[in-house]
Amino acid sequence: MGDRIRLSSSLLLEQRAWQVILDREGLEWSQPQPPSARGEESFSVPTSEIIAVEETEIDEKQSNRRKWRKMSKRHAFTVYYMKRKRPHCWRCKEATFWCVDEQLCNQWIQALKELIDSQTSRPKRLLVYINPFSGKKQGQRIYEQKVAPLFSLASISTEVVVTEHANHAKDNLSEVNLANYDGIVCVGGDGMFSDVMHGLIGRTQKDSGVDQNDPTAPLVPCKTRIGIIPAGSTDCICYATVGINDPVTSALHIILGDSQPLDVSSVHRNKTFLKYFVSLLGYGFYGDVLKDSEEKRWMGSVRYDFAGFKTFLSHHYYEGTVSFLPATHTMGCPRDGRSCKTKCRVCKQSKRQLEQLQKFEKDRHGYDRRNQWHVIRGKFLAINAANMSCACPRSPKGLSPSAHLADGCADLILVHKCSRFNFLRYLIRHTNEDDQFNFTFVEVYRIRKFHFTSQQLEDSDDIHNMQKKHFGRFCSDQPTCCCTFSGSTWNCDGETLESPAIQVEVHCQLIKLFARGIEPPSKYEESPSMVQDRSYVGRL
Ligand SMILES: CCCCCCCCCCCCC/C=C/[C@@H](O)[C@H](COP(=O)(O)O)NC(=O)CCCCC
Ligand SMILES: Nc1ncnc2c1ncn2[C@@H]1O[C@H](COP(=O)(O)OP(=O)(O)O)[C@@H](O)[C@H]1O
Ligand SMILES: [Ca+2]
Repeated sequence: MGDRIRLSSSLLLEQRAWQVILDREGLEWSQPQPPSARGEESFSVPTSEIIAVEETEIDEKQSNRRKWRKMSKRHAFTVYYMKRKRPHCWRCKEATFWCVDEQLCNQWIQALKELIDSQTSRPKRLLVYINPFSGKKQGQRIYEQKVAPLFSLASISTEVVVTEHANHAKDNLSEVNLANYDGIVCVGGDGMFSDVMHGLIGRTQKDSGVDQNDPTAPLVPCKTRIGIIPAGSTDCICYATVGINDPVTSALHIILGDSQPLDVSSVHRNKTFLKYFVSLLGYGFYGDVLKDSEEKRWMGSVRYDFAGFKTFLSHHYYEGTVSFLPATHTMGCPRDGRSCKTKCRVCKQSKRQLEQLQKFEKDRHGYDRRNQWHVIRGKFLAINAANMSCACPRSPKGLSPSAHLADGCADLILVHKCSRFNFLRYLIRHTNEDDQFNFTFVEVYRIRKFHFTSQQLEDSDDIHNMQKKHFGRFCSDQPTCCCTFSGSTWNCDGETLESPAIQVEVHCQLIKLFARGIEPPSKYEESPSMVQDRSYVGRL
């Protein structure tokens, strides 16, 4: 459709005549002479929200309707578009327009197809990984019944891999030709996302000759976007980047070609790469809950409630040293109440500022060397590093409600040893609106890097160093050696990670998701009388 072309026709929709207009901005239809009792009715769908157009077959029942009786032949086309049903929850709606002129009908279909094709950020070919054992084991059914029909409607071709074991997606991604796909979709929970993300980041670094074991190596951002169809137990990554864990909504974000950059943090132990995470890295409470819940997988998502209760009663605390590099490049802070929203300005400015500071100092470590490390020794019930809010159905605001998706920072939350009662008060604040950082035993910092060493390792290092000095090499020389520490486990995006010492660094906007972050409430503020049929009002 050329820039000049603008279609404007009188077409029938639900047996009423409408003036329908199509231009680069989108599609609108309004009543030429609005019935006074109803008030003016007009509807508008922006181009970016049109999903598909199809020629519509007219069945006998429809053709016998009174309005059509006089006409010799009828033609129709159906436009599919995204509609906001309630906050963050999207649905695919359709409107079928009728006309008598076949040529006019074809002209409309052609123009709409061209308009949809002009949306270059939309994927055409997707590689889909389904974990059949995620959550309530409904991944395959959810994909086949709710997602695949939408992909097919949007003319997206797919290659589907149903995983057969843990790390299947990760291993597979190390050999597939990524150039064949416009995106990767994972159907499952946070653990499944983690598998896909490790496969994609690992592959990108390998192709670029970057050694992931080198904690100082600058990582290469991944070009391929990842889509998440939530079918897991917590679905935190989906919830915190879309605002809801709903498979249809996520499928529509993928179809419409949304793009949300995301920070990824790397976890190393000395010169050994351990894992990446995008949501929570938690030691103490959340690590122990995860470890205990893994033995209860058969229970489904209720395993987290049982393990949570048990871990709460055990009230273990862990001694160690946390050191961190505060983030100085961002204007945000963990308690400013400025939560991350679609097209977040804090994220944009933070990325720009970080790049400038790193350029000024020649490399990112030069910039980091200018800043002062903070050291805190203590007894902790929980050490949580939140790369994003970590909102999920259990905790709708998340563990750090003002954390940002793409600002190059994580929020480091230190929960010091306190009474069971106080810890319960703290946990309850994960589920309500109250400030969860307003406790004397909780500290929170916005950081770029942090290190943790458990007390046991520090003690044993002292002994080993002494022994080494006198007797030679010991196993503490091996970065992955854990000996028999009675420390906690790390909960790393829902995957367990055992390491008594780690070094963490946030990598600003390393990956991209088919998402757009949390849409502000204004998107849904429509008068209730018009909500039932109106998709998007504003241009009329
Ligand atoms: C008495 C009130 C207790 C309130 C507890 C509130 C729990 C808030 C949970 C927030 C967790 C957010 C971090 C996300 C972790 C997920 O990655 C992980 C794995 O998810 P999945 O692969 O989909 O299974 N989930 C957990 O670790 C569950 C933690 C639940 C703790 C009770
Ligand atoms: N076919 C499979 N069999 C067993 N484990 C698998 C399979 N496919 C993926 N996994 C692993 O299952 C783990 C949990 O998956 P996830 O989708 O997060 O489910 P849940 O949300 O229920 O924890 C992930 O670590 C993933 O690697
Ligand atoms: Ca962040």
